[in-house]
Amino acid sequence: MASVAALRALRKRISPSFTSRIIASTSNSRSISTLVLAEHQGGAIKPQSVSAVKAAKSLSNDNPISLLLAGSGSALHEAAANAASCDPSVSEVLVADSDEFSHPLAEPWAKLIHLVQQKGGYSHVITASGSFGKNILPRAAALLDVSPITDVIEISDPHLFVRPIYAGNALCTVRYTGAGPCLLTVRSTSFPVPPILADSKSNEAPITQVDLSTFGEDSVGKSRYVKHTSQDTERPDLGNARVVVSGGRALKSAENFKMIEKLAEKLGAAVGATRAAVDAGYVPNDLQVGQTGKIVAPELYMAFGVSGAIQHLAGMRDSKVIVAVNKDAEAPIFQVADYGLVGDIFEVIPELLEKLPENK
Ligand SMILES: Cc1cc2nc3c(=O)[nH]c(=O)nc-3n(C[C@H](O)[C@H](O)[C@H](O)COP(=O)(O)OP(=O)(O)OC[C@H]3O[C@@H](n4cnc5c(N)ncnc54)[C@H](O)[C@@H]3O)c2cc1C
Repeated sequence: MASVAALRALRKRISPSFTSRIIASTSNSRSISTLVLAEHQGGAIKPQSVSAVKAAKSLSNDNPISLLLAGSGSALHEAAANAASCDPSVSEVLVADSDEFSHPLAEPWAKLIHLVQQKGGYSHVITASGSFGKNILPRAAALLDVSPITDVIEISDPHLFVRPIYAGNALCTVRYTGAGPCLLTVRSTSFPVPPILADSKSNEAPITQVDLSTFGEDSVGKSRYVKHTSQDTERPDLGNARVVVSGGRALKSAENFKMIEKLAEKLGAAVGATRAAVDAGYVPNDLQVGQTGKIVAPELYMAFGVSGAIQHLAGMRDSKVIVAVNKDAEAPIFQVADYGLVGDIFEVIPELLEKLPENK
């Protein structure tokens, strides 16, 4: 069984020959200033937005970073206070308080980025590469008439970025040659940050209200907020969990998938799934890991009855330790697994549930 280290070494060997370079004569001497579009929930900035700040820091040593938060009500202002001390390199927090931003509809948010970028003249606009950022940033890029660069995993210089292509099998180095601001979505797994300490009060950045007097009322466009449904769960967020327990088609039913959920509960882990499991209706699609799902890189990724299709690996191959259980010794998941067990999940999972202590 190939170890994950061997696979990563292989990827490193393969990547340079696949690396495509789009080079043009652009000077890097333009002054750098960055606007980070932040997500917030429950009065706090989300960890993936702190990762976006970390990415912004790697653009240049001399880079004023403005964090933009939008929403309405007291939770927004709590989040702004939290954001002001999330990282000493944040120089200001901009707050856009309006009912227009009560829900993450892409049109008004894209328009907000356009407005704030035009006022502040930022050279870069960064947000985390999740469904929120990927929905909004390309529209903001269209309004600004620039081309966004998505899924950045490495920043070599202010205009040179690395991003995965072909489901993570090759890395593409992109030089940004546009005249306007450079808009990036960054993978938070590539810019990890320690958890924010609740009492961290060091270096509080000033908080400024965004002037929305010129914002207009026609910003909602063609989409309309209908409702928000989410799993009512105490489990950690899949994108940021330390441990992820994933199940595949082999679980056979939503009822059986509860074994995965029980195991996750015992381990204090998030639940993940393959697209096959999602398509079969065992779990909702926000649990899908992979190329068209979430990208995760936890300390421990446990895959039960997952074949290891390339599109699934694209979402979890950077996990620190990968454990796989599959009854087929030839399953591709074993090529990336650090620990593999050839066995039947309907025997292995109940045994694990029995032997693991509660609430580990
Ligand atoms: C454009 C595109 C995007 C895609 N994006 C994603 C994505 O984001 N995420 C994703 O996951 N997939 C994605 N897919 C689908 C992907 O190609 C695979 O079809 C999918 O990952 C397979 O899921 P699976 O491993 O659960 O199922 P299968 O491939 O059917 O594998 C099931 C595995 O379970 C094992 N097994 C069966 N019974 C048992 C048992 N009792 N005990 C132990 N092992 C058992 C089998 O040996 C097998 O290896 C995408 C495909 C396309 C074309």
